[in-house]
Amino acid sequence: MRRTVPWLALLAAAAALPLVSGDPTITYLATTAAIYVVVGTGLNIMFGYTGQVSLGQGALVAVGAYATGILMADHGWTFWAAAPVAVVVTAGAGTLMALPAFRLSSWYIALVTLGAAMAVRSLLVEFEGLTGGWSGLVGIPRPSFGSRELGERDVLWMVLVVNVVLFVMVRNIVGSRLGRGMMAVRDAPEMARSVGVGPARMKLFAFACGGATAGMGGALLAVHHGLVTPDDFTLDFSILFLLVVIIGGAARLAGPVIGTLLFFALPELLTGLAEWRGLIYGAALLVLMVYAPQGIAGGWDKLRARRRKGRAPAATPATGAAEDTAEDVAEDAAEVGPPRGEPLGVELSGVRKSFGGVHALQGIDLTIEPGKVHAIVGPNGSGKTTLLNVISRLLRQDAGRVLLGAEDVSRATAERLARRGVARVFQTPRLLGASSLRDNVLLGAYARERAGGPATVLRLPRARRERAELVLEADRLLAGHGLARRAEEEAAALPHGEQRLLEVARALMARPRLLLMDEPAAGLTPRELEALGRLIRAIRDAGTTVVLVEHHIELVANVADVVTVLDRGRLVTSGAPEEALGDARVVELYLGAPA
Ligand SMILES: Nc1ncnc2c1ncn2[C@@H]1O[C@H](COP(=O)(O)OP(=O)(O)OP(=O)(O)O)[C@@H](O)[C@H]1O
Repeated sequence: MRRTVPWLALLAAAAALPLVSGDPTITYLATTAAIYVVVGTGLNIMFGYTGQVSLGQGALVAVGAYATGILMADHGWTFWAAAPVAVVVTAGAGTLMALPAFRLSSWYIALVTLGAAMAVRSLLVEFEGLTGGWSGLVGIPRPSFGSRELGERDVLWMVLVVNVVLFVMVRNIVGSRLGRGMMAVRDAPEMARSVGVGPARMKLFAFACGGATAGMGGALLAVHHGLVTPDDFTLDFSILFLLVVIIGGAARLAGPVIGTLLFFALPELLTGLAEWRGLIYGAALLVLMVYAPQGIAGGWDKLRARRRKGRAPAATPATGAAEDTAEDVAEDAAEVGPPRGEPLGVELSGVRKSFGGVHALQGIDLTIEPGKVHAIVGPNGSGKTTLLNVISRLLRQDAGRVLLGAEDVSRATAERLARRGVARVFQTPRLLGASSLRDNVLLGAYARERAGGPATVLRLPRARRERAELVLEADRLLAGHGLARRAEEEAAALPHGEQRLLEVARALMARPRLLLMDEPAAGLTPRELEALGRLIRAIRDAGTTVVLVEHHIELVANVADVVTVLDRGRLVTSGAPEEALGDARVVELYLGAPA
């Protein structure tokens, strides 16, 4: 909130200017700008937070504007009845646009949405009977209360109220489980699935939000202008919103406000510079992308973070931090709370997986007992990560069966497994780089958070209570890893070793019944390694099954109850650590054939 106060003050000042000036041109421009902020805010959810590029936002605004215009001008509906219908219709159109997003990467989606924008404009011209063709729809009345029609300033007030409501809702969304889920889809889709986020549902939700807000913007634009024509919705108009979000700061709440003020309102006011506008904005965009790719709000946040760091007392020496970690980890891990249920075992039979001609798994039969630390070792490329991916359902096996507890999960999704209590630590940390450490840990609780969509969006007491409890738990976990003081810092700023610990904290936040760890020891200092060993044992003692893929044999020998050795996709041996690691075939694998 502290971050958004200055921007809210700026917005209030911008809103107050037309309200005190009394100049109708300024009121008109301010209303248009405030409507653009509504549309930009929706696009920020889609693009900024969920990573779905849309060049078709202007077309969705057109759908909202025409729906409102047709219902009001041709059918005599009131604005209060027409606008909600326009919002629903446009949210539906936005959702349709999302369908290709399930299969395509973001830049292809940009092309699809661009195509949609062109198609909508043609349809507006073609369906002349409904839309008025090139002449458009005229005579759209202003909204009225009873017999009193709203004036220009009233419409501005109305748009500002819509903005404030939207701002609060979006703030609630992005600070919640939903927001973290969106950012996970944007930054690391596999990790998102492993914590229980369904990328397809999340993209659909984002497109529906973007559609609904564009529909609202369209409805407001229709009554603000009093007429709509195809020329209002050119491709430039669609691109404008993307630029507004990028320039203002994608994934920053204030981004669309700043972007609109700079990209739309300022040049409208400085009419003397009209001829130079293209040049000035092209150059500004280039400079911004080079020096502040996170946009103005993002650049400002970075600057403040740097200044705060400069002012902060000298950081505790690394050894001090490590001591915190080593001392606290085991104890705090126990404090995290018990797993969500009984520990889960896994049974694999005849599991095969190939990538083209590479046979990564060649018929694996393996039982992982519940409540044990089961290590999987083997040379590079022996299929360890593939095995973890098959167990966690990030990969589907070509043949064979996977049982989780008593349940056959051979066809289940990773999201479903996360809901059953399976958590995952990746070989290279997959984090929300631009989010705080605390938010990264909170993401781990995604599959066990209970507050539903409405409670979250409106931040009802139930959602607030749940959040407060989870924040306490996340902070305890961060403290357990010696990261408490950095809870609010960006995850991307952490050194590699601490990023790994952060991933472990995120996985523990799920209170997993089965924890899959892929080389958690890589890149850790000896002290961190010691702490990790203690932590793994504490996790097992708390009642979680741990599957540990690891090259660090000393760690494996220290913590594992069972060791399985793989080589070239086949199981070499499986048993107690001293037995398995002492097996002549395993010694040969690691040390080479005896001379
Ligand atoms: N997505 C993929 N596409 C093509 N080949 C793959 C893919 N994933 C894994 N492989 C191949 O499958 C084999 C097993 O890889 P995997 O990552 O499971 O081994 P690993 O034992 O985890 O290795 P490391 O210890 O180096 O992480 C390797 O030959 C690898 O190149």
